[in-house]
Amino acid sequence: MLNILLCGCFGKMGQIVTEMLHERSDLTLIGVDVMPPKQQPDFPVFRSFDEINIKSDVIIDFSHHTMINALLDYVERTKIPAVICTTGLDETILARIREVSKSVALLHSGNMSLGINLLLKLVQKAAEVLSQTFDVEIVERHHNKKLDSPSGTAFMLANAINEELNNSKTFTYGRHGKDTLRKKEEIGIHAVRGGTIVGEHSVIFAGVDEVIEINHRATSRRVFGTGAIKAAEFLVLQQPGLYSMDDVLK
Ligand SMILES: NC(=O)C1=CN([C@@H]2O[C@H](COP(=O)(O)OP(=O)(O)OC[C@H]3O[C@@H](n4cnc5c(N)ncnc54)[C@H](OP(=O)(O)O)[C@@H]3O)[C@@H](O)[C@H]2O)C=CC1
Ligand SMILES: O=C(O)C1=N[C@H](C(=O)O)C[C@H](O)C1
Repeated sequence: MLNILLCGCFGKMGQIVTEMLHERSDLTLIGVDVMPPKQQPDFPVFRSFDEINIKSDVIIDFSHHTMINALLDYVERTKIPAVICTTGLDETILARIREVSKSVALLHSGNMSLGINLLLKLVQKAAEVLSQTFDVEIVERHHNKKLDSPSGTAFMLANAINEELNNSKTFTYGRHGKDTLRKKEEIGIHAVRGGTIVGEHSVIFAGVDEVIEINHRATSRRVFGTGAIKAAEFLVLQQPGLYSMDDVLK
């Protein structure tokens, strides 16, 4: 039996993960969220990490970038492993995640789906073969309630391609103007926001007279929930360190 602390339990992803945890008799749940509940939940919920008085085995976080420092304080204090799915994290927080992972098992991924984690490998292969002559552009589409842009997944894809190309690329976010000629070393990253789109990512390799486009479309938030729960079950068995979804899915 694993007791999971769900951070951001009343958010869109928090509600999905709650539903999924309720479907499992071997997993129990406590929650933490700044949002007051609309109705009394059937699991214990705390308004801050300082108030938590029940021990959990592992944390799943789908919250907000401003929550992550408090989460890491709690993790450092309790040594409870954490799966951090929140996106929009700046370099300072990412550096702190790396530091804290020296003493406790952490996993941070901007996308918990199996498909995107395969896509990361496919775009690296495409970049290796095509980079000299093809321009790379990434387009991501999400619902109109998403706070951060570009998406965490778009950054992961751009970083994976750049890593394959010895970090020779710079990122250009959107484009407008009258004399803005595209530079060879750019990776263009474009964010579309509208309606209830769950999450779509296209990586475009555009060459002379031919285009390769690799797409991923999430049609339900449950793919992220499934990945997060799988990651939590994996992480609880690991030594301190920083893990990725690739480690989980191996
Ligand atoms: N890695 C992955 O696969 C995925 C990652 N995500 C990421 O997870 C995060 C949550 O997504 P989603 O559930 O859609 O978002 P929501 O806004 O629906 O939920 C976020 C929850 O966190 C709470 N929260 C805690 N602290 C804060 C704060 N300081 N400011 C704002 N909210 C706070 C919110 O409360 P309140 O509303 O009261 O502010 C809300 O209950 C995002 O960063 C998103 O990009 C989402 C899907 C998949
Ligand atoms: O906020 C979302 O909804 C999502 N966020 C993640 C991201 O920023 O990449 C993953 C997914 O696409 C949904």
